[in-house]
Amino acid sequence: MAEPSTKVTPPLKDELDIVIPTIRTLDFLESWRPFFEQYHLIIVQDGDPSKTIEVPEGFDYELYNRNDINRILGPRASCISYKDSACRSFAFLISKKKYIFTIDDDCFVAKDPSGKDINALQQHIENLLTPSTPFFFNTLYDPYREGADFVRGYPFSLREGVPTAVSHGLWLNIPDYDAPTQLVKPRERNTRYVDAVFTIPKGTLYPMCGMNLAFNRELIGPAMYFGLFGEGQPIQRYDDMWAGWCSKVVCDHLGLGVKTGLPYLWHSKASNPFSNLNKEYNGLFWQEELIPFFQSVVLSKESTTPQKCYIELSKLVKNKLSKLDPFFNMLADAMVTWIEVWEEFNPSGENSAANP
Ligand SMILES: O=c1ccn([C@@H]2O[C@H](COP(=O)(O)OP(=O)(O)O[C@H]3O[C@@H](CO)[C@H](O)[C@H]3O)[C@@H](O)[C@H]2O)c(=O)[nH]1
Ligand SMILES: [Mn+2]
Repeated sequence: MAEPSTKVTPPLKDELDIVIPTIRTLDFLESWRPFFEQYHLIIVQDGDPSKTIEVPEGFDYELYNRNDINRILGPRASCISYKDSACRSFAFLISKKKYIFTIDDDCFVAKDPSGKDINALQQHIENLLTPSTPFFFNTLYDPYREGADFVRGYPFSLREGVPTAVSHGLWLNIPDYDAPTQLVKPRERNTRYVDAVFTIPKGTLYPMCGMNLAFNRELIGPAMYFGLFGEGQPIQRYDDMWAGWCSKVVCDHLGLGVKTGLPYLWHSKASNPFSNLNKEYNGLFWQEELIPFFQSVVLSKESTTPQKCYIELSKLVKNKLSKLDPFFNMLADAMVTWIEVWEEFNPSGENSAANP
């Protein structure tokens, strides 16, 4: 008789896809094997499609290169970035699962202060399955964690919280700094492990990093488009930032929560600060215009789904940001194309926020 499996079925095993954009190698997966090998991976191979990317044995995966994206999306593949981590949007689009965890290929398992390996995926799942508190700040941080609760003075009418749409994890070792900061502080390493999970308050934007990120596709998937920031664009490496600003405005409008803090992972590779400066250059001063724009956005009450919010947002981008640079005109169009393909691959009749 077969030995009973000693493996414990991880939570959401059949409801979550792990998305990895890569233009390098997938050797990092060995570090995650105990935590990932029971989940389905969607790997988006960026760069030269004729290159063969080796996937370590034992993982259940789909792998798509640029030829696949072009074949599957046809002319609308134009909305998927080339030569930027934003290519991961393709996996968000075609996944059939309720949850996504996306991780970069230079991220490894970190250890907590006790020396124990951190199961980042498990912590993201906990973050997503427990409510958020965007309307009133709890000073003891996440009240739903073991050993914490709402503090005195916290309104009972708000203690039920709201559904969590996004879980934003952090990084030990190489922090996600922009190029100027990387250049000024080339040897700085993040060694500080803060044992906390926060809800980002309603009305507050944040710099979302795509390195260690999870979200509920049904609640916010349509607004998690990483935009068009790859080769040939006047701005790169703002893909995750763009998705973070758009999705936070939509979450605030729909009454959904965004959490940041635990889990940590170990970020090992600092990308080249000089090429990053070149890629980020326009973003460094455009963001001084973009952030006030997103802070001023008020979506209409008719926008009751993330798709409708995103279309309304794309019109505001076209009307208000095109004067900053014609790039935003094209980005607004790409946002519309994204929703078109999203609707095609995720008809609103099934598993969508339109039908919670
Ligand atoms: O053209 C490309 C470049 C990169 N990738 C893959 O994307 C991720 C992140 O790349 P990298 O580790 O080089 O970038 P970082 O500066 O460390 O990461 C921050 O910048 C964001 C990229 O815009 C990233 O999300 C942030 O964490 C890796 O998996 C690369 O293989 C790519 O697919 N195509
Ligand atoms: Mn990296």
